[in-house]
Amino acid sequence: MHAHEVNPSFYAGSMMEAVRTQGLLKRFGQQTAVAGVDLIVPRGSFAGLVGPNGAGKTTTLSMITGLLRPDHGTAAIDGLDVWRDPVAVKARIGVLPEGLRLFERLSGRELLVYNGRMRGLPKADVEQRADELLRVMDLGDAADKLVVDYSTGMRKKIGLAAALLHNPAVLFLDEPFEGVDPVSANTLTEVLRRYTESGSTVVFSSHVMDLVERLCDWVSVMSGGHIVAQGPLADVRGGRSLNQAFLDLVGGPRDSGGAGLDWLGAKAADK
Ligand SMILES: Nc1ncnc2c1ncn2[C@@H]1O[C@H](COP(=O)(O)OP(=O)(O)OP(=O)(O)O)[C@@H](O)[C@H]1O
Repeated sequence: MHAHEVNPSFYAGSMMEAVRTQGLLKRFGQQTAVAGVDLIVPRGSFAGLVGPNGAGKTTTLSMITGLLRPDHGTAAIDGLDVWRDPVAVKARIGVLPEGLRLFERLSGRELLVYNGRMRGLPKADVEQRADELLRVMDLGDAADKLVVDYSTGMRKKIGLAAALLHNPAVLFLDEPFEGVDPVSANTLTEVLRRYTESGSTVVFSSHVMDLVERLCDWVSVMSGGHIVAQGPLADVRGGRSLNQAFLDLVGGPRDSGGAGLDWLGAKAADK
Protein backbone atom coordinates (compact mmCIF):
# COMPACT_ATOMS: atom_id res chain seq x y z
CA MET A 1 0.00 0.00 0.00
CA HIS A 2 1.24 3.49 -0.80
CA ALA A 3 2.24 5.66 2.16
CA HIS A 4 -0.87 7.81 1.87
CA GLU A 5 -3.44 5.13 1.07
CA VAL A 6 -5.16 4.16 4.24
CA ASN A 7 -7.46 1.28 4.90
CA PRO A 8 -10.74 2.98 6.05
CA SER A 9 -11.08 0.56 8.98
CA PHE A 10 -7.82 2.01 10.29
CA TYR A 11 -9.55 5.25 11.31
CA ALA A 12 -12.73 3.52 12.52
CA GLY A 13 -10.64 1.28 14.74
CA SER A 14 -8.56 4.14 16.01
CA MET A 15 -11.43 6.24 17.41
CA MET A 16 -11.06 4.77 20.86
CA GLU A 17 -7.34 5.16 20.85
CA ALA A 18 -5.44 8.29 21.70
CA VAL A 19 -2.60 7.20 19.43
CA ARG A 20 -2.41 4.62 16.69
CA THR A 21 0.30 4.30 14.10
CA GLN A 22 0.48 1.84 11.28
CA GLY A 23 3.69 0.81 9.58
CA LEU A 24 5.49 4.00 10.58
CA LEU A 25 8.89 4.03 8.94
CA LYS A 26 11.80 6.46 8.82
CA ARG A 27 15.21 6.12 7.24
CA PHE A 28 18.17 8.40 7.67
CA GLY A 29 20.39 7.61 4.69
CA GLN A 30 21.18 3.90 4.82
CA GLN A 31 19.94 3.55 8.35
CA THR A 32 16.36 2.59 9.20
CA ALA A 33 15.65 4.36 12.50
CA VAL A 34 12.00 3.28 12.71
CA ALA A 35 11.18 0.11 10.82
CA GLY A 36 7.38 -0.14 10.53
CA VAL A 37 5.95 0.65 13.92
CA ASP A 38 2.36 -0.02 15.01
CA LEU A 39 2.14 1.94 18.23
CA ILE A 40 -1.14 1.85 20.12
CA VAL A 41 -2.07 3.91 23.16
CA PRO A 42 -5.63 3.62 24.54
CA ARG A 43 -7.33 6.81 25.69
CA GLY A 44 -6.78 7.77 29.29
CA SER A 45 -3.56 5.75 29.52
CA PHE A 46 -0.45 6.74 31.32
CA ALA A 47 1.75 5.14 28.68
CA GLY A 48 5.48 4.53 28.73
CA LEU A 49 7.61 4.19 25.61
CA VAL A 50 10.83 2.44 26.56
CA GLY A 51 13.80 1.05 24.67
CA PRO A 52 17.58 1.14 24.61
CA ASN A 53 19.53 4.11 23.24
CA GLY A 54 18.95 4.44 19.52
CA ALA A 55 15.83 2.23 19.54
CA GLY A 56 13.87 4.86 17.62
CA LYS A 57 11.71 6.33 20.40
CA THR A 58 12.42 9.99 19.69
CA THR A 59 12.08 9.48 15.94
CA THR A 60 8.72 7.75 16.48
CA LEU A 61 7.44 10.49 18.78
CA SER A 62 8.61 13.16 16.32
CA MET A 63 6.59 11.54 13.52
CA ILE A 64 3.50 11.21 15.72
CA THR A 65 3.65 14.82 16.87
CA GLY A 66 4.05 16.26 13.38
CA LEU A 67 7.69 17.28 13.71
CA LEU A 68 9.18 14.75 11.29
CA ARG A 69 7.48 13.44 8.16
CA PRO A 70 7.39 9.62 7.96
CA ASP A 71 8.75 7.88 4.85
CA HIS A 72 5.89 5.38 5.10
CA GLY A 73 2.94 4.61 7.29
CA THR A 74 0.36 6.62 9.14
CA ALA A 75 -0.13 8.13 12.57
CA ALA A 76 -3.45 9.13 14.09
CA ILE A 77 -4.37 11.02 17.25
CA ASP A 78 -7.95 10.50 18.42
CA GLY A 79 -8.66 9.09 14.96
CA LEU A 80 -7.29 12.16 13.15
CA ASP A 81 -4.42 11.70 10.73
CA VAL A 82 -1.40 13.66 11.91
CA TRP A 83 -0.13 14.50 8.45
CA ARG A 84 -3.48 15.08 6.71
CA ASP A 85 -5.10 17.09 9.47
CA PRO A 86 -2.14 18.78 11.14
CA VAL A 87 -3.97 21.81 12.55
CA ALA A 88 -6.69 19.78 14.29
CA VAL A 89 -4.09 17.36 15.61
CA LYS A 90 -1.80 20.08 16.92
CA ALA A 91 -4.72 21.67 18.78
CA ARG A 92 -5.20 18.38 20.64
CA ILE A 93 -1.65 17.63 21.62
CA GLY A 94 0.94 19.00 23.98
CA VAL A 95 4.60 18.18 23.44
CA LEU A 96 7.65 18.33 25.65
CA PRO A 97 10.34 17.38 23.14
CA GLU A 98 13.83 16.09 23.77
CA GLY A 99 16.37 18.92 23.85
CA LEU A 100 13.59 21.42 24.32
CA ARG A 101 14.31 24.84 22.84
CA LEU A 102 12.71 27.71 24.68
CA PHE A 103 12.64 31.43 24.12
CA GLU A 104 15.51 32.23 26.43
CA ARG A 105 14.94 35.96 26.69
CA LEU A 106 11.42 35.62 28.05
CA SER A 107 10.62 35.10 31.71
CA GLY A 108 8.86 31.87 32.68
CA ARG A 109 5.57 33.72 32.99
CA GLU A 110 6.01 35.48 29.63
CA LEU A 111 6.80 32.17 27.99
CA LEU A 112 3.55 30.64 29.25
CA VAL A 113 1.49 33.67 28.29
CA TYR A 114 3.08 33.67 24.83
CA ASN A 115 2.27 29.98 24.37
CA GLY A 116 -1.32 30.38 25.52
CA ARG A 117 -1.93 33.39 23.30
CA MET A 118 -0.39 31.55 20.35
CA ARG A 119 -2.88 28.75 21.03
CA GLY A 120 -5.67 31.31 20.77
CA LEU A 121 -6.74 31.24 24.41
CA PRO A 122 -8.27 34.43 25.90
CA LYS A 123 -5.78 36.59 27.82
CA ALA A 124 -7.51 36.33 31.20
CA ASP A 125 -7.65 32.50 30.99
CA VAL A 126 -4.02 32.33 29.97
CA GLU A 127 -2.92 34.50 32.88
CA GLN A 128 -4.92 32.49 35.39
CA ARG A 129 -3.65 29.16 34.05
CA ALA A 130 -0.09 30.43 33.91
CA ASP A 131 -0.26 31.52 37.56
CA GLU A 132 -1.67 28.16 38.66
CA LEU A 133 0.89 26.18 36.68
CA LEU A 134 3.78 28.27 37.99
CA ARG A 135 2.58 27.68 41.54
CA VAL A 136 2.01 23.94 41.10
CA MET A 137 5.41 23.52 39.42
CA ASP A 138 7.02 25.43 42.30
CA LEU A 139 8.26 28.08 39.88
CA GLY A 140 6.44 30.94 41.57
CA ASP A 141 9.65 32.59 42.76
CA ALA A 142 11.28 32.18 39.35
CA ALA A 143 8.26 33.34 37.36
CA ASP A 144 9.85 36.67 36.44
CA LYS A 145 13.36 35.35 35.92
CA LEU A 146 14.58 34.89 32.34
CA VAL A 147 14.41 31.31 31.09
CA VAL A 148 18.09 31.53 30.09
CA ASP A 149 18.88 31.56 33.83
CA TYR A 150 16.75 28.49 34.64
CA SER A 151 18.34 25.21 35.74
CA THR A 152 17.84 21.99 33.73
CA GLY A 153 15.00 20.85 35.97
CA MET A 154 13.33 24.26 35.92
CA ARG A 155 13.45 24.21 32.13
CA LYS A 156 11.72 20.82 32.09
CA LYS A 157 9.04 22.15 34.40
CA ILE A 158 8.38 25.33 32.45
CA GLY A 159 8.35 23.25 29.26
CA LEU A 160 5.80 20.92 30.77
CA ALA A 161 3.70 23.86 31.98
CA ALA A 162 3.77 25.28 28.44
CA ALA A 163 2.71 21.90 27.02
CA LEU A 164 -0.22 21.65 29.47
CA LEU A 165 -1.52 25.20 29.26
CA HIS A 166 -4.06 24.59 26.47
CA ASN A 167 -5.31 21.42 28.18
CA PRO A 168 -4.39 19.01 25.38
CA ALA A 169 -6.12 15.64 25.02
CA VAL A 170 -2.80 13.86 24.56
CA LEU A 171 0.50 14.89 26.08
CA PHE A 172 3.82 13.63 24.68
CA LEU A 173 6.85 13.86 26.92
CA ASP A 174 10.39 12.88 25.97
CA GLU A 175 12.31 12.03 29.17
CA PRO A 176 10.25 14.45 31.30
CA PHE A 177 11.93 13.65 34.61
CA GLU A 178 15.52 14.05 33.48
CA GLY A 179 17.22 16.60 35.70
CA VAL A 180 14.15 17.11 37.86
CA ASP A 181 14.67 16.85 41.63
CA PRO A 182 12.67 14.22 43.58
CA VAL A 183 10.29 16.71 45.17
CA SER A 184 9.46 18.29 41.84
CA ALA A 185 9.24 14.86 40.20
CA ASN A 186 6.61 13.97 42.76
CA THR A 187 4.66 17.12 41.98
CA LEU A 188 4.87 16.47 38.24
CA THR A 189 3.69 12.92 38.81
CA GLU A 190 0.68 14.13 40.76
CA VAL A 191 -0.22 16.66 38.06
CA LEU A 192 0.06 14.02 35.35
CA ARG A 193 -1.91 11.44 37.36
CA ARG A 194 -4.75 13.87 37.86
CA TYR A 195 -4.64 14.65 34.16
CA THR A 196 -4.93 11.01 33.05
CA GLU A 197 -7.62 10.24 35.64
CA SER A 198 -9.80 12.81 33.91
CA GLY A 199 -9.51 10.81 30.67
CA SER A 200 -6.57 12.59 29.04
CA THR A 201 -3.58 10.59 27.85
CA VAL A 202 0.12 10.81 28.60
CA VAL A 203 2.77 9.17 26.45
CA PHE A 204 6.28 9.47 27.77
CA SER A 205 9.62 8.00 26.87
CA SER A 206 12.00 7.05 29.62
CA HIS A 207 14.96 4.86 30.47
CA VAL A 208 14.02 4.71 34.13
CA MET A 209 12.21 1.39 34.47
CA ASP A 210 11.24 1.88 38.11
CA LEU A 211 9.50 5.09 37.19
CA VAL A 212 7.68 3.55 34.25
CA GLU A 213 6.63 0.61 36.41
CA ARG A 214 5.32 2.94 39.10
CA LEU A 215 3.48 5.38 36.82
CA CYS A 216 2.37 3.59 33.72
CA ASP A 217 -0.60 1.35 33.06
CA TRP A 218 0.44 0.78 29.44
CA VAL A 219 3.89 0.10 28.03
CA SER A 220 5.37 -0.09 24.54
CA VAL A 221 8.88 -1.49 24.26
CA MET A 222 10.99 -0.56 21.23
CA SER A 223 14.23 -2.10 20.08
CA GLY A 224 16.09 -1.67 16.81
CA GLY A 225 13.28 0.38 15.28
CA HIS A 226 10.56 -2.16 16.11
CA ILE A 227 7.93 -2.57 18.80
CA VAL A 228 8.93 -5.77 20.58
CA ALA A 229 6.18 -5.74 23.23
CA GLN A 230 3.14 -3.61 23.88
CA GLY A 231 0.13 -3.75 26.15
CA PRO A 232 -1.06 -3.29 29.73
CA LEU A 233 1.88 -3.03 32.15
CA ALA A 234 1.06 -6.37 33.84
CA ASP A 235 1.05 -8.21 30.48
CA VAL A 236 4.38 -6.75 29.39
CA ARG A 237 5.94 -7.51 32.78
CA GLY A 238 4.58 -11.06 32.75
CA GLY A 239 5.27 -11.57 36.47
CA ARG A 240 8.81 -10.17 36.24
CA SER A 241 10.01 -6.73 37.21
CA LEU A 242 9.73 -4.38 34.26
CA ASN A 243 13.51 -4.04 34.32
CA GLN A 244 13.91 -7.82 33.91
CA ALA A 245 11.22 -7.91 31.22
CA PHE A 246 13.07 -5.12 29.43
CA LEU A 247 16.39 -6.98 29.61
CA ASP A 248 14.74 -10.19 28.39
CA LEU A 249 12.99 -8.39 25.52
CA VAL A 250 15.87 -6.31 24.21
CA GLY A 251 18.40 -9.09 24.61
CA GLY A 252 20.64 -7.44 27.20
CA PRO A 253 22.99 -7.45 28.90
CA ARG A 254 24.90 -7.80 25.65
CA ASP A 255 27.92 -9.11 27.42
CA SER A 256 28.36 -9.28 31.13
CA GLY A 257 29.21 -5.61 31.25
CA GLY A 258 32.86 -5.63 32.22
CA ALA A 259 34.42 -7.99 29.68
CA GLY A 260 37.35 -6.39 27.88
CA LEU A 261 37.83 -3.65 30.45
CA ASP A 262 40.62 -5.35 32.40
CA TRP A 263 42.49 -2.06 32.73
CA LEU A 264 39.57 -0.38 34.48
CA GLY A 265 39.58 0.01 38.26
CA ALA A 266 42.07 0.15 41.09
CA LYS A 267 43.07 -3.55 40.99
CA ALA A 268 44.50 -3.24 37.46
CA ALA A 269 47.25 -0.97 38.81
CA ASP A 270 48.33 -3.67 41.31
CA LYS A 271 48.92 -6.26 38.58
N1 LIG B 1 18.51 13.28 12.22
C1 LIG B 1 19.09 12.09 12.21
N2 LIG B 1 20.02 11.80 11.27
C2 LIG B 1 20.61 10.58 11.22
N3 LIG B 1 20.34 9.57 12.07
C3 LIG B 1 19.43 9.82 13.03
C4 LIG B 1 18.76 11.07 13.16
N4 LIG B 1 17.91 10.99 14.20
C5 LIG B 1 18.04 9.75 14.69
N5 LIG B 1 18.94 9.04 14.00
C6 LIG B 1 19.33 7.64 14.24
O1 LIG B 1 18.15 6.86 14.35
C7 LIG B 1 18.26 5.91 15.38
C8 LIG B 1 17.11 6.11 16.37
O2 LIG B 1 17.33 7.32 17.08
P1 LIG B 1 16.30 7.87 18.17
O3 LIG B 1 16.84 9.19 18.63
O4 LIG B 1 14.94 7.82 17.63
O5 LIG B 1 16.47 6.78 19.33
P2 LIG B 1 15.97 6.82 20.83
O6 LIG B 1 15.29 5.52 21.08
O7 LIG B 1 15.18 8.05 21.09
O8 LIG B 1 17.34 6.85 21.61
P3 LIG B 1 17.76 7.48 23.05
O9 LIG B 1 17.12 6.60 24.07
O10 LIG B 1 19.24 7.36 23.05
O11 LIG B 1 17.27 8.90 23.07
C9 LIG B 1 19.63 6.09 15.99
O12 LIG B 1 20.47 5.11 15.46
C10 LIG B 1 20.07 7.48 15.55
O13 LIG B 1 21.45 7.52 15.36
